Amino acid sequence: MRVDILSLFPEMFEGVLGSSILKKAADKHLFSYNIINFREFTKDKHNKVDDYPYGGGAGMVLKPQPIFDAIDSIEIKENVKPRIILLCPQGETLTQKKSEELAKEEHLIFICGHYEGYDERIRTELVTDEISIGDYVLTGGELGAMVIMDSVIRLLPGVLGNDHSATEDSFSTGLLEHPHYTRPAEYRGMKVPDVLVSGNHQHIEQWRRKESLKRTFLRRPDLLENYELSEEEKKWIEHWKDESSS
Ligand SMILES: C[S@@+](CC[C@H](N)C(=O)[O-])C[C@H]1O[C@@H](n2cnc3c(N)ncnc32)[C@H](O)[C@@H]1O
Repeated sequence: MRVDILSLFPEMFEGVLGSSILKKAADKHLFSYNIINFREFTKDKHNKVDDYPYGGGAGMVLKPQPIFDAIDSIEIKENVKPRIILLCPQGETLTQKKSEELAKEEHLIFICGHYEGYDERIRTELVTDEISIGDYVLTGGELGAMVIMDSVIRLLPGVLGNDHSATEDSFSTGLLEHPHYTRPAEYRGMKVPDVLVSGNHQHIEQWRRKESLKRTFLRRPDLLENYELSEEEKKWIEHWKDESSS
């Protein structure tokens, strides 16, 4: 996968892309990235990327020209149609499903906004996706681009290695993941559930499935609306409902 990022603050990406799994993935050429400071595409002597909003009002608006020209400068492989993603609190909220969809693409381009927002023509003419990372307002799109990149790149083949399967993570299965424990088997009087040290893999699997469902029922019941429950799972849920109402 190739990723281009349009940002006025390229240095913000150094820590995230230069550390841990994303750095290893880039070093192994599992993806490549290029950060474009779209201020370099301004045409006036003050290198202005923003201007006052027509009609008046507070805040400055990002001008279309530097962003359109920066996008035009990106080399695009034949037969590849990049996804051009505008970071925007008004966009669709990022989900694991969206990250899985983007992980199948060959080329992603992120546009990171600042100030009051963008000239509307950027939104209507240039982008294929508008994504928000949650119902709150940030000062700029960089953190959002990093969040999306992290969630997408960890899904690329070879990035997480064999000892971790992203398909078992929360949301990928439609549920939250079950609890985890590691050594020691007892810590400050708190014991690891017996089943996990029993060596019985069938029982462990069933315990994990049940805990995953219970955790989802208690913390994120909204996820169960789109989840097909087996008859056994329906009974468990009824039992937890009775438990919580008594
Ligand atoms: C201060 S915000 C502009 C908010 C805009 N005036 C509005 O009310 O929708 C500046 C930039 O930060 C980024 N941003 C802010 N909140 C975001 C969010 N929740 N998700 C993704 N990007 C966000 C966007 O790139 C946005 O253009």
